[in-house]
Amino acid sequence: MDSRSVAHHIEDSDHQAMAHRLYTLVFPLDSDNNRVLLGLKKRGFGCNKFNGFGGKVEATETIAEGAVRELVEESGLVATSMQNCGLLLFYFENDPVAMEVHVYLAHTYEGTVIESDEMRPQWFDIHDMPFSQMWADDSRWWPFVLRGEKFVGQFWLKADQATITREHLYAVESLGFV
Ligand SMILES: Nc1[nH]c(=O)nc2c1ncn2[C@H]1C[C@H](O)[C@@H](COP(=O)(O)OP(=O)(O)OP(=O)(O)O)O1
Repeated sequence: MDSRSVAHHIEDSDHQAMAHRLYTLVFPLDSDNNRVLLGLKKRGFGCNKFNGFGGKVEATETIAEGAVRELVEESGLVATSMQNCGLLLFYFENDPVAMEVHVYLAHTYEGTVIESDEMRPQWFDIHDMPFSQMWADDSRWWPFVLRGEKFVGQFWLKADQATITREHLYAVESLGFV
């Protein structure tokens, strides 16, 4: 078990017994203009979907460090303040490894937005998200972001990566789990 995982604080024993792979997902916000930066994924997992910026957390870094690293690699932006706003757990049919995704909002950042090999960045109105081109769960939990609520979501997905068969989504006071 990865000692950085926090999933055991919310999972039942069956799900705790699964291996968990840690990921980050960062959404840079432009609050003055009610915009969020998304990227169109150009390759690999989630190809052709818009999403925030993120990826696997490496063994040598903290989750927050991984979030900053993936953001700069994929968008060119260096986050100068980030807030952990959500925890997402994905259980795919026929996959013994759970995805544990730590979601962050980047309120301030430096640098210039650039297209990377992996992502084509584009700004969107926070109230007009391209949900039809995003992961199916995003439209469920994005309203928590708009309300300024921290959230925990567990989603069970079919192998088609599109069909949600079960979900458990709720607001939490803190993601500290101490
Ligand atoms: N159902 C889902 N809803 C969502 O909003 N984001 C999801 C999601 N499932 C996965 N993600 C995010 C988490 C993470 O930011 C990204 C997947 O990470 P990647 O596979 O791109 O990782 P890496 O960039 O480390 O991969 P490689 O560069 O191929 O090693 O997709």
